[in-house]
Parts: sequence; C-alpha cells; structure tokens
Amino acid sequence: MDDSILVVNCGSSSLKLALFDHDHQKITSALAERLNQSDAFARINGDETPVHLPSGASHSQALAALVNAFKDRALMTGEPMAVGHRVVHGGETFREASLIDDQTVSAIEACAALAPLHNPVNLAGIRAMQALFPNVPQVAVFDTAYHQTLPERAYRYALPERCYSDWGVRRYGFHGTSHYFMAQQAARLLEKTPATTSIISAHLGNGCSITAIQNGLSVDTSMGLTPLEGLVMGTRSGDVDPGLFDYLASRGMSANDVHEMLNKESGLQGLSGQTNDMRTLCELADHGHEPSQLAIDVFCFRLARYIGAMTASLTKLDALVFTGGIGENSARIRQDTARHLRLLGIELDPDLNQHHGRWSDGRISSPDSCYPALVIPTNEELVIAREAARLAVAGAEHSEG
Ligand SMILES: Nc1ncnc2c1ncn2[C@@H]1O[C@H](COP(=O)(O)OP(=O)(O)O)[C@@H](O)[C@H]1O
Ligand SMILES: CC(=O)OP(=O)(O)O
Ligand SMILES: [Mg+2]
Repeated sequence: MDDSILVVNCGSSSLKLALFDHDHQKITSALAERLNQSDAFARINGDETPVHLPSGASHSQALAALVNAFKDRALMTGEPMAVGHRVVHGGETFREASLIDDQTVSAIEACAALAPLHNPVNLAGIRAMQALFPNVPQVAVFDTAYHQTLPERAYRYALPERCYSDWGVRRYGFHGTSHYFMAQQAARLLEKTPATTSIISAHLGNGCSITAIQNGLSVDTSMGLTPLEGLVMGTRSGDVDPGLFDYLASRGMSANDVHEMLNKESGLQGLSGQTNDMRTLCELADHGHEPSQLAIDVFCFRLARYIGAMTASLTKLDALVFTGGIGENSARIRQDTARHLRLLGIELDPDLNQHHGRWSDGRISSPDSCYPALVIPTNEELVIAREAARLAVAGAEHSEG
C-alpha cells in the first residue's frame, strides 16, 4: 500500500479519475468518455497517448485500464490508502460521507430510482474498485449531503403530505460538494470564517445548480427531488410547467419519452438544436446563429431569476460566486447574467470579469457593486479525497481500538 488516494467520479457515459498524494496534492487525473459505445476513449490528462480501451468498454473496464495505466507510467506505486467515490443521491440517509460496506451499498441502491442517470453508474464504479482493491477502504461522498441543512419550507413541495412521508418526495439538492467548497473558499478570500459567511453559489457545468448558503450552511438550492429541476443545463431542461407532462401524454409521448427528452435533448442542446457545449454556442452566436443566442439568453435569464430568488433565503449576502466550467471560464455568461441584476445592485467590472485570473482574489465586481461577485475554481475531487482519507484513517483507528 502507498499513501495515495484515488477519487472516482462516474457519470452516465464518462468517468473521471484523480490520484492525490498524502498531502492532498493532485498527482494526476484521467478521463474516459463515450463508455458503452463503440468509440469508447480514455486518456491520462496531459498525456498525448490514449489509454487503450476495448470497443464498447464499460465503466469497470475503463477503471481497470486507467488504474493499470497509472501503474505502468509509475504514477502509482502500490495500492492507495483509500478510494473516494462521488455518489450523486444519498436521499435522507446520508448527512455526510460514509465508509462503504454492504449497508451503504444497499442504501445507495435504494436511492437509485431518484437518480437513474447517476446512482447506478456510481455503484458500478464502487463495485469495480472493490474488485480491484478488495482490502482498501472505499468512501462514498454524496452530492446531497451538504443540503441536509435545508429548512423544511425550502425542501417541501406543495404536494399532499403522503408524497413526502410515503415516497420521500422532497427537494434534496445536488452538487453539494462543490457548493460546500465554495463556502470554504469564499470565506478564505473574504478573510472571514465559513460560519460567518453567506453566499449565493452558482455551479455552472454540464449540470447547473445554485445554492443559498447562510453562515456556511445550505439553506436553499435549485435542484430538487432529482438533478433535473432549476437552471437551464447542457441537455437538461431545468424548470418546466408540471402541466407539460399531461399535455405531452395527450400528444402520444410516454413517461419514458418525456424523461429522455427533458434529461437528454433539452437545455442548451434543445434550444440551440446544435450543441450542449457553451463554448461552441458562444462561437455560433458570434457568427449570427440565432437559436444559439437564444439558448444563451434563456440560460442567463433563468440564472439571474434564480439569483434574485435565492436572496429570499438569506439575511445577508457576502458574495455572489461563479464556478464550474461555464462559471469559471465564460466572462460573457457572467456579464449577460449580471445585466439582469441591476436592481439588486450587482455590477461587474468589465476588465476584472475578463481577466480575473490575473488577480488572485477572484473578484470581478466593480467597487460600486452593492455585493461582491467572485469567480472561484471548484475542486470536488479534492473535497472527496480529503473525506476519503479522513474516514479511512478514522476507520483504521476504530478497528485498532
Ligand atoms: N471558455 C469557456 N467559455 C464558455 N464555456 C466554457 C468555457 N470553458 C468551458 N466551458 C463550458 O463548461 C461546460 C462544462 O463544464 P464542466 O464543469 O467542465 O462540466 P462537468 O459538469 O462535466 O464537470 C461546457 O458547457 C463547456 O463548454
Ligand atoms: C448532479 C449533477 O447534475 O451532476 P453533473 O453536473 O455531474 O451531471
Ligand atoms: Mg460537474
């Protein structure tokens, strides 16, 4: 055994693997895409030569190939001290990360109906790593855990009580690891403690969600029972009128058709008819492609509406924070969103917004802005690595004691 920590993030058709040393510094990372398809592909980041995968490779085949590649390229010398897994849905069972045993696996299975795109592949990753490293502690870190502090008025839907008590229908919230990290990092940048820092955190990646954080705790969030609610996303619709389901059924669509459409054919992809990739959309819009511009407009307007809505959950606001691939990299999306927020007094400095990387504190708001706006790179893998190491050490001490 060496003292490295492996972090596994299995998505529906991709997986990300990261390797950290005992000081929680990233040693290397890798990505596999188009899994279960004939052109499955894997590479170690920064390395030109792809890692060979069989055609149609599954998550477990890709994990085995990448772990072998880490070993072959001497990036990993022995077994890791812990493996941390991102698990998207932990229901009400998990308020924090958990060492994985049979009970944990059953509880994750029980939540799979609520996150059909995510939990089954998360479990596939867990099983694959258990097979590769049967003696290494495995830890599940849940997207939902950080949101377990939501007050009831924020997590209950206005539905008959039995929906909640019999079937667990409530807002759970996701991307909790990233929003938690934003709360920690924003406090550091603002020279405060997390327990006294209140922010609105906008995580804008392929999946997008926004969270109100009051004194370090999640008090409201845009994703709900599943990761479909809320903001416009790459291929997910976010909020729609619940009356839509009935209407589409009357047009001949089955529940499964509607599920597929809302999750995989909507959002930026659906509006633009071209792509779910924001960078490409911005280029298309620059070349006069109107549906791409519309997709950007709907994305930014929905986001601004949610920023306004989140202020109802806070008694103070120390900063508006942008993160995720879009939030960190797109000055245009941040600017277009801020344009809708003049009434709130949020104003970006065009130069800082364009070049925030040059200033270490991530601030992009103008000095006159009523509230600071920050760009903070997320690092879900680091949080998962820390949690995995902490629980592995605690577990070892427990069994020794
Ligand atoms: N410079 C950029 N401008 C606009 N969008 C960008 C830029 N860089 C990355 N993105 C977008 O970020 C999104 C991916 O976000 P990311 O957080 O990496 O995804 P994931 O949720 O899969 O981790 C894509 O839509 C991509 O186009
Ligand atoms: C929960 C969720 O939406 O995750 P991702 O952004 O990885 O799809
Ligand atoms: Mg993501």
